[in-house]
Amino acid sequence: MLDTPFYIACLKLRGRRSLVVGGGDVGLEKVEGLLACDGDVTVVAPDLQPELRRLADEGSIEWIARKYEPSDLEGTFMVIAATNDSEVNIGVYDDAEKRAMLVNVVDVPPLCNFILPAIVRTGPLAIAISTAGASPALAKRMKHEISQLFGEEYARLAIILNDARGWAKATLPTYQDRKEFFESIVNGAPDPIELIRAGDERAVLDIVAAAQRTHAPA
Ligand SMILES: C[C@@]1(CC(=O)O)C2=NC(=C\c3[nH]c(c(CCC(=O)O)c3CC(=O)O)Cc3[nH]c(c(CC(=O)O)c3CCC(=O)O)/C=C3\N/C(=C\2)[C@@H](CCC(=O)O)[C@]3(C)CC(=O)O)/[C@H]1CCC(=O)O
Ligand SMILES: NC(=O)c1ccc[n+]([C@@H]2O[C@H](COP(=O)([O-])OP(=O)(O)OC[C@H]3O[C@@H](n4cnc5c(N)ncnc54)[C@H](O)[C@@H]3O)[C@@H](O)[C@H]2O)c1
Repeated sequence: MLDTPFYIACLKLRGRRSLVVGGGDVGLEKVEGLLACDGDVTVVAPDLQPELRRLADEGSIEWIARKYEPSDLEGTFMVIAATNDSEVNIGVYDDAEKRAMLVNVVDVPPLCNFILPAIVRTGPLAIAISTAGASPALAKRMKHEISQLFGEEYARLAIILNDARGWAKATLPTYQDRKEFFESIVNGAPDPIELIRAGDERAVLDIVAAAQRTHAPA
């Protein structure tokens, strides 16, 4: 797969149906990842492991209690296959490809039109690490190292800057003006990340207010 240049995107799952085929531990792991992004999750499997059964009982997921059928893909945005039956996994991949749908068969790269990266998530920040399948173990190690580098302070700064986006769009007339405004804060001195790390978020808000005064049209 090293010759495959993957296009990295951030998918919006809320309000969209995602299907997981297979109700074992691997299915659970995939369901948890989809629920964390507010997906509408359906699992099709004759049986569910206990935690999946609990999620179905409490209504967090829909359970179709039988073997997979191609019609399960109707109205579905994405399918992840996690069964212990290769024939079934191949069938899911073929059916999904016919529909030009997103499909991932767990740990079977030739049966994926998207693969899952390791993710460092803090508030609105998500850093994805992919090795194009070369080494998931290495992606996992990098995830731990990157999480040490980019912690809570970056998430806080992202939220503070997001709060200023409405003002910038309403007040600063051009893309260039808005770019200069945001970059003056992000890359300015004093360093807003250092200030948040030192517990002085107030100073960052002051920097934003000062930049608003400097950049606003006369
Ligand atoms: C990142 C992560 C995300 C996730 O799964 O959500 C993920 N695998 C994770 C863990 C992991 N997977 C494996 C190990 C054992 C050590 C090792 O093999 O390195 C570990 C480590 C562990 O379990 O601790 C085995 C494995 N995985 C694949 C194969 C097939 C092959 O090599 O042919 C085999 C061999 C199976 C065998 O030997 O039988 C294939 C894929 N696994 C991918 C993703 C995609 C490529 C990601 C990339 O671009 O690097 C891809 C291509 C398709 C896909 O599944 O999407 C998640 C990290 C969780 C975290 O974040 O902590
Ligand atoms: N458990 C792990 O840590 C692990 C790690 C890497 C790879 N795998 C592989 O991933 C696969 C899934 O692992 P698991 O531990 O979740 O397996 P599992 O055996 O616990 O679960 C498999 C699930 O697939 C369902 N299934 C079988 N045929 C089906 C069909 N026709 N339609 C719908 N559902 C069907 C079963 O009912 C069951 O719920 C296995 O092939 C396993 O070898 C597992």
